[in-house]
Amino acid sequence: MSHSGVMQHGTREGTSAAPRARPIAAVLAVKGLADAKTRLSPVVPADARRALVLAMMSDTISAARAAGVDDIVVVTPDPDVEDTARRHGARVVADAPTDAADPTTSSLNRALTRGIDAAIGLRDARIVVLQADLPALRAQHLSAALARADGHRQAIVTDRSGSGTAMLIIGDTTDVTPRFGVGSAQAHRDAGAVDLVAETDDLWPDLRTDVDTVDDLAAAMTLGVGRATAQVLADVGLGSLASTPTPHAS
Ligand SMILES: Nc1nc2c(ncn2[C@@H]2O[C@H](COP(=O)(O)OP(=O)(O)OP(=O)(O)O)[C@@H](O)[C@H]2O)c(=O)[nH]1
Ligand SMILES: C=C(OP(=O)(O)O)C(=O)O
Repeated sequence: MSHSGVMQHGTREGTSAAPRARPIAAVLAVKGLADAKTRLSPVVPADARRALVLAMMSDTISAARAAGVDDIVVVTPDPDVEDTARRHGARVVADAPTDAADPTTSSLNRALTRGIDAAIGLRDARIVVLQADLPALRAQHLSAALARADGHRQAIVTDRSGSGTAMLIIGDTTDVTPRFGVGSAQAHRDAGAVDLVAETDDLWPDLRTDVDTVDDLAAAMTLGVGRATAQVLADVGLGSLASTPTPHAS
């Protein structure tokens, strides 16, 4: 981490791409920017929220790349998200048309299912469904989580509240159903996913800090966010949301 608290993904933090037996594909979903991150509206104005969503996705993708993820699929209905994702070398899949909607499945899970279907095209890949708003994600921690999930049919990393899911790692692609939404950690455990946080009490806070609320944003800034996110926050004068960033041990 630099003295400014901005992480140098894949540089000083190192690229942690250990050789793996199976390729890994990451799937991220980002909804239309006009409706994004409304819970941040008390501190981030609308235009900056759009830029922040793009920046957090960029930092998440950069960390995933530096962790050695082989293929990245972004599912979105939004042309600006699509442009940014493509610039980062991701493949882009459109959300399901609304007239094809299955009313029993949320639009997020429908979008993720389309991304997972696209990712399965990579031969024998494991799949990690990543929240797209993990701006403090560190490559070596993601790599370690993927290694720890190896051999499990499904595994999850819960979010910092413990009730949501920051990432779902699918090892056995005969069951690829995503169960994101309120209470998703329990839904994933009920479906047989191993909870990696429950197995390890010191599990990597950056993996768990998806940013939905102002509190989450402050927590991510304290951990140290990636370059793109730091730039947007600096542009809107939000550096003071967090206390002095504290580098944590790798
Ligand atoms: N592609 C796609 N992504 C979605 C959809 N719904 C939610 N997401 C993404 O899933 C994540 C969680 O979504 P939400 O909590 O509903 O929305 P948010 O933008 O994070 O925040 P709020 O507006 O504050 O609720 C975000 O990364 C969203 O962009 C969807 O229908 N399609
Ligand atoms: C969708 C989820 O999270 P959030 O809406 O909080 O981003 C989840 O944790 O399953």
